[in-house]
Amino acid sequence: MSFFKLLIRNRLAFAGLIVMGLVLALVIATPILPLYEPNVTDTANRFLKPFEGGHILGTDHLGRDLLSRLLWGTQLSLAVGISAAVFAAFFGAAIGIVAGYFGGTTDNVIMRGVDMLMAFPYILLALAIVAALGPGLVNALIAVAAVNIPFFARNIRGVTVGIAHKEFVDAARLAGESHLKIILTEIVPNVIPVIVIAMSTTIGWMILETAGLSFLGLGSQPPQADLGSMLGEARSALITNPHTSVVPGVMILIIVMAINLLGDGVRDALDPRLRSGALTRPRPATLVEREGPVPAPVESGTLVLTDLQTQFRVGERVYKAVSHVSLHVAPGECLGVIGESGSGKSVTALSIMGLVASPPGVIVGGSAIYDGTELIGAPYSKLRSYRGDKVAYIFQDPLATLHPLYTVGDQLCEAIRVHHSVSKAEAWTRAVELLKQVRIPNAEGRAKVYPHEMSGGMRQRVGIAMALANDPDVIIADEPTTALDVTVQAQILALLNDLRRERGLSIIFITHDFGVVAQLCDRVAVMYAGRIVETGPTQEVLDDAAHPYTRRLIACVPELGEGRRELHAIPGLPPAVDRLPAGCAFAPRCDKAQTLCQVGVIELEGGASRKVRCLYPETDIAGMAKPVAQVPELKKGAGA
Ligand SMILES: Nc1ncnc2c1ncn2[C@@H]1O[C@H](COP(=O)(O)OP(=O)(O)OP(=O)(O)O)[C@@H](O)[C@H]1O
Repeated sequence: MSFFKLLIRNRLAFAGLIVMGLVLALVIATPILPLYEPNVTDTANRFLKPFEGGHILGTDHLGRDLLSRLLWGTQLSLAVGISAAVFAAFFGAAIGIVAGYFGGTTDNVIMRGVDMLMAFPYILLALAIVAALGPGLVNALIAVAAVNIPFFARNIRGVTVGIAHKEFVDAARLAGESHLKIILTEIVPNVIPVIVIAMSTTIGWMILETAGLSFLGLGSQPPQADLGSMLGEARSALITNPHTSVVPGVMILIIVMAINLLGDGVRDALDPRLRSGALTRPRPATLVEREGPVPAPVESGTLVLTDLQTQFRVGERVYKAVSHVSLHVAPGECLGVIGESGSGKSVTALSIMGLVASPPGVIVGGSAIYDGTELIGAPYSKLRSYRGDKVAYIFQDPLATLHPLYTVGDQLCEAIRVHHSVSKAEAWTRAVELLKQVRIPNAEGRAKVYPHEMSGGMRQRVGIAMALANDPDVIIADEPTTALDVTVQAQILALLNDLRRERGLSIIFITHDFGVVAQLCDRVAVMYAGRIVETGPTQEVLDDAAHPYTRRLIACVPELGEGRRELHAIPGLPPAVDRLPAGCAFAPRCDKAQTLCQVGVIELEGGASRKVRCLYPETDIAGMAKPVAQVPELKKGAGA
C-alpha cells in the first residue's frame, strides 16, 4: 500500500495533515491577503477586542492588527522551526553515521562529546549559544538546531551500528569500495527513513523551543513578530486583555498538535515493521472464529488434528494458509510434515498451541486434541499450562529463540521453573542433566556460557534441551536442522531418534528435505498450498509415491554415489494462498493434470494408512474412488 494511503488511513494523522495544510496555505497566501501592515502601530486603537474597528482578531498593546501579525508570525515561526529541524537532522545524522560506521575511538570521542552536550539542560545551552552570538532569529535558529543535534546523532548512531556490520556492507568493503562510497550508497539509504521519522516527530518540539527563545526576547526582535515574541509582548496584558495572548497561544497549540499527529502518522506509515503490523500487540493465543461445528476426530493418538483451517486476514485479503489439515501422531512415533516453502507447515504447527499471531491469524475451523483435551479455542490459561510442558517446540534458529543476555543454564532453569516449583539449585542440576542428555560435552561448564559463545549445532542441542526441559509428550520440531551442516544434522537427527525411543516422545518433524524424513520419520504427510496431498508410511511413500507432487519432490533429492542422476526441479511456483485455484492447487504445475483436476474439491482418499489427494495418482492406492470420466489432457499452462 502506498505511503499516502497508509497515512490517511490513520484518522488522527489525516486530521493533522488537513490542519497543517490549512495553516500552510494561509501562511503562503499571507503576502497576497488583504491584511493590515503587521508592524504599523496605531496607539489610539490599542487593545481592540476581536471584530472591533475592522480588526478580525483585535489589536495588541501598540494597536497593531493581531490577525496580520499572527499570520506573518506563524510564517516566521514555521520557517525557523522547520529550518532548525533540517539543520539538526543533517548535522546530527552526519555525526551519528560517522560515529556508528567507524566505531572504536572515533565513536568514543564523538559520542562522549555528544553526551556532554546532552548533559546540559537544553534551555541553558540555547541561552548560552544566543548569549554568545547575540539575540536574533537566525541565532535562535542556530541555538535550537545545535541543542537538537545530539538527539539525532544518538538515534542515527544506534541505527548505523546495526547496519555497519550487515553482510551487504561487508560485501561492499570486500569489493574495495571507499568509506565515503559505502556510507553514501549502503548506509545513508538505510538510515534516511529513520531520519525522516525522527524529524517528523521533533519539528513540533523545535517550533516550541524557538517560540520559547523569542518569548524570552532572544529570538525575533521588535517590531518583527513571531509566535513566541507575540506571546512575550502580550504577557503584561494577560489578565486585562487575554485575547492578545490567546491568539498566538492557540496558534502554537494548533500547529504543534497537528505536526505531532502528522509526525506519528508519518512514522507509522514509513516504518516497515509497523506497516506489516509486526508491532501491534498480538493476542496471547490465536483468535478462533469457527465457521462450522467442531469436527469429531477419526484417528487416535497423543495429538490428533482434524480439519484444521487457519487463515491470515490482511485488509480485504484472506490467505488460506492451512486448509482442512488432519494429522495424528502416536506415542513414540515420528511424523514428518514435508512441503515447499510457504506450504503451511509452520502455520499448522503453530496453530496447535495457539501460537499464530492474531492479528492477522485466525483459526476458522478444526480440532486439535491432545490427550483427550481440545486445544483449539481452549482458554489461554490451559494453553499456557500445556505450552512447553506437554507440547514443546524446537525452532530452526535457536539464536533467535534463545535470550542473548542469559546463560543457557539460566534459560533452561527458567523453562523448568515456569511449570514446576523447584528451587534454583534443583533446576540448575536438572539443566545440566538435560545438557548431558543432548550430548553436550562438559555440560557443567557449558551451562554457564551465553548462546553466542556456542556453535550452531551446540545451540540447536540447547534448543532440544529446552524442549525436553519439562518432559513433554509431544515435540514439534520446525526445520531444526535446516541451518546445520550435514554431519551435525545427522547427529541431531540421531539424538531426536534416541530420545523418542527412550522416552516414548511423539515427534512432529517439519522439513522440506525428503532425505531427513527418510532417516527419522515413521510416517510422512506431504503438504502443498495449505493442504495435505499425500500421507502414508515413509518407506511406502518413498518407494512408490502416489501424488505427482510427492514424486517430483523426491526426484529433487540428490543422492550420493548414484552416478550422474539428473535432478528435476519442479517448474513454476506454488500458488499464492489468497488466490487458490479451483480443484487441485498443483494442477498448473502437473504434467498429468486433466480438466477434471481443475473443477471442484478433490478429497484426500485412500485406506487407513495411505491417502492421496489426486484424481490420477501415479500409483493405485487401496480405497480410492476412480474419477468418473477421463477427459482430454490439458495443454500445459492452460487455465489456472
Ligand atoms: N502474517 C502473515 N500474513 C499473511 N500471510 C502469511 C503470514 N504468515 C504466513 N503467511 C502465509 O501462510 C502460508 C504458510 O506459511 P508457513 O510459514 O506455514 O509456510 P512453511 O511451509 O512453514 O514455509 P517455510 O518452509 O518457508 O517455513 C504462506 O503462504 C505464507 O505466505
